[in-house]
Amino acid sequence: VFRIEPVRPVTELLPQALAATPPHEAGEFRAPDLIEPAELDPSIRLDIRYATTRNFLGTALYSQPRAFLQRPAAQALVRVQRTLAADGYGLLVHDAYRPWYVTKMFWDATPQDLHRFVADPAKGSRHNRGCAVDLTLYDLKTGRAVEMPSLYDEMSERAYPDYAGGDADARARRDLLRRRMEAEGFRVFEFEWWHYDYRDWTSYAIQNVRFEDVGRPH
Ligand SMILES: C[C@@H](N)C(=O)N[C@H](C)C(=O)O
Ligand SMILES: [Zn+2]
Repeated sequence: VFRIEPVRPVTELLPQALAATPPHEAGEFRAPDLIEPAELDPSIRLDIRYATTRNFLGTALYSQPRAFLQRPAAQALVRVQRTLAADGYGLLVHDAYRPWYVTKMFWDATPQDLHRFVADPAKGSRHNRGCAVDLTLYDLKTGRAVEMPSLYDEMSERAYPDYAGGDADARARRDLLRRRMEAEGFRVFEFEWWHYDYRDWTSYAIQNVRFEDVGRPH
């Protein structure tokens, strides 16, 4: 697990992030329709790191290990899962919809020279819109997560999707994941091989609801 030393303690940052307000966005947005891709296809597996201490801040931030995406993105992910089965792999999801206050916490906790690995809360993350997913592959035969060129959330050049060093097999798996995701309308983030944005992300507004309140009127 990759860890950073938070700039300020998470216990200090969390109440501030919860009290803060997401940026105002003008314009028309589609109504949110967050659903769980793993409910559509239970062979999509979850390892929701931010619901555990096995993440870059070493603190659990979600109360539930769940992954939500806007419906068209969730349906596209199911199509990726079906294609990957022929390659001998399945999808292992680390994160999807993320409430805005968590993005603010990530930004405030991360040193400035590593800010390219976390979204600026002033703009919001595509995770906040329910249109980004962090994921890797698992081997269908062993059920185990595969080796990739870097750890999840590793803040180093090994995380870049075009990183040319390290093990050739790991790079081949990273590139296979990218081809299969791109074929269904996802685009990889320039600094993180595991982060994909769905093409419709501009149609959805930033959300700040916690997992337990997803789908409830607010
Ligand atoms: C924090 C990391 N998993 C991530 O998702 N980074 C991107 C840039 C984001 O915060 O949207
Ligand atoms: Zn991400």
